[in-house]
Amino acid sequence: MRTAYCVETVRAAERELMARLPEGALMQRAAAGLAAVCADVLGRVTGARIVLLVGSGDNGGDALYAGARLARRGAGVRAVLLAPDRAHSAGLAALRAAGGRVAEDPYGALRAADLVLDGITGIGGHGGLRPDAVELVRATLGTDAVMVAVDLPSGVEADTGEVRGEAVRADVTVTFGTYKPGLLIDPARDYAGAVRLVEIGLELPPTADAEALQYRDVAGLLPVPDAESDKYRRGVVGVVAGSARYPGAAVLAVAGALRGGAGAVRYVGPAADAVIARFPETLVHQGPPGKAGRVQSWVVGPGLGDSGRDFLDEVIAEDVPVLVDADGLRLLDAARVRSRTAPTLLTPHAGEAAALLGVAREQVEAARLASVRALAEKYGATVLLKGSTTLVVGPHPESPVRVNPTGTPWLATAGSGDVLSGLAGALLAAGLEPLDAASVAAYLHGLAARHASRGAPVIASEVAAALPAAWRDIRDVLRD
Ligand SMILES: NC(=O)C1=CN([C@@H]2O[C@H](COP(=O)(O)OP(=O)(O)OC[C@H]3O[C@@H](n4cnc5c(N)ncnc54)[C@H](O)[C@@H]3O)[C@@H](O)[C@H]2O)[C@@H](O)CC1
Ligand SMILES: [K+]
Repeated sequence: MRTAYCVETVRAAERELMARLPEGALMQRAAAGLAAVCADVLGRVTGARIVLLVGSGDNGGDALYAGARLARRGAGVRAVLLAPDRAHSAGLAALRAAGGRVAEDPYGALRAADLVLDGITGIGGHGGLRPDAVELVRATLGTDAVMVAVDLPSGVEADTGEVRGEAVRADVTVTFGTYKPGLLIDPARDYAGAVRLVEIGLELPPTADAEALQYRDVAGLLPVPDAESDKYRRGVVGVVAGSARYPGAAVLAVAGALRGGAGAVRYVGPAADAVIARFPETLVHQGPPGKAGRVQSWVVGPGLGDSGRDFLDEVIAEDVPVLVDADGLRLLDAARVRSRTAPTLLTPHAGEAAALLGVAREQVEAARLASVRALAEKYGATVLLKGSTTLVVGPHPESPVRVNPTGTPWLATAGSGDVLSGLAGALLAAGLEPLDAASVAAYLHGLAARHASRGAPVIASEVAAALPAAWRDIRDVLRD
């Protein structure tokens, strides 16, 4: 599991560690790791032209000490001090002692730089870059310089991934002690480039603020049948989806559920002919969901249209996990969801989330973490917010946010959400907790899309068809 912690927790762990170490030792660890990554990026340090953008806090201190290390190895290092009277004085002295200098012509130095170290702000920064910093950062655009952010790209919000105003666009971010949520969550994640973690010995609490499943975690969560399994042990999924207008949504949701390892899929709705034609293994039912036979989870909503309200109400009243997507979300009553005893999983994209929260879509996209938490609280449900980084949170305020690392922009295609809902429904039916079912589904879905796409456009039915390949990929790690 890749874990990220909020600033408050990082600061507490730093204080605790600093109390046990000689003064400045922690910053030296950070600077040593930072300098090593810079050397790696540069290939050859001797003769390299390095510019440090130095803010008024310890983030600038890290940059100065790393600059000193690189200067000792033969790099030409120039520091641009954003607030000369408040720059880290010991760091500046170290830089000077190593042969580095304060830049007399900052813009000239930036134009000639091979590498720029962004030490303007780290976890102490708020509210985007200030105008003087914006101007400097802009001067690096259009040059060949590699931008390496210290701890975080300056200007992004560490705890939320929001970007209020301008921020540094880094090629590499060297972060200390732990990832910060903003390095996993868009839009900030997109500013960070490749992230390198430098261990500095922080002791952090067992529960992270944000986490991203890795191959091995997903492998451990995937339900795999054993010799005793029957269809009910594997999980039977009920799918209420599709309409005369959107029969394809039903087909795709069923495809996701079947490829998600369901023991059986029951389909209820007006698109039974289309579903059977594509997947003869589906158990179709004409009547209401309550009469469809035993299921261990329901998926309701994809392509349902407005006429599905009765079916939705019936499903919501069932005492099994229910996933609500697409049209189902529009028809959903928050109080009824809150009163359910079995888990509910909602899977909106940003537009649907915005409608449920009564805000503009842009607001959801700019504040994805706050939005997904607000929805989870409003509905007392687990919520998966689809998008550039898919986020999942449980209904409890202290639930960590799961960030899906496998997404690809090729997934932004009609019907891919229907596949995801069927897939997550199958994992719910197999007995996974909603947070796991949703985050494993997002992981597999992203991986399947990458398999199917390989850099070219992909359609939703191909994503479903590529799920077994993604599944095999993940199970392969258990053989290592
Ligand atoms: N505390 C520690 O033990 C360690 C801290 N480390 C470094 O220290 C950083 C945190 O240092 P600080 O707490 O001093 O905070 P920062 O250096 O991140 O930023 C705080 C300073 O930036 C200014 N500032 C805030 N927002 C700004 C904005 N939008 N534009 C321009 N200036 C702005 C503030 O006035 C303040 O002076 C970490 O990110 C990390 O880089 C590392 O050296 C590891 C050890
Ligand atoms: K920074």
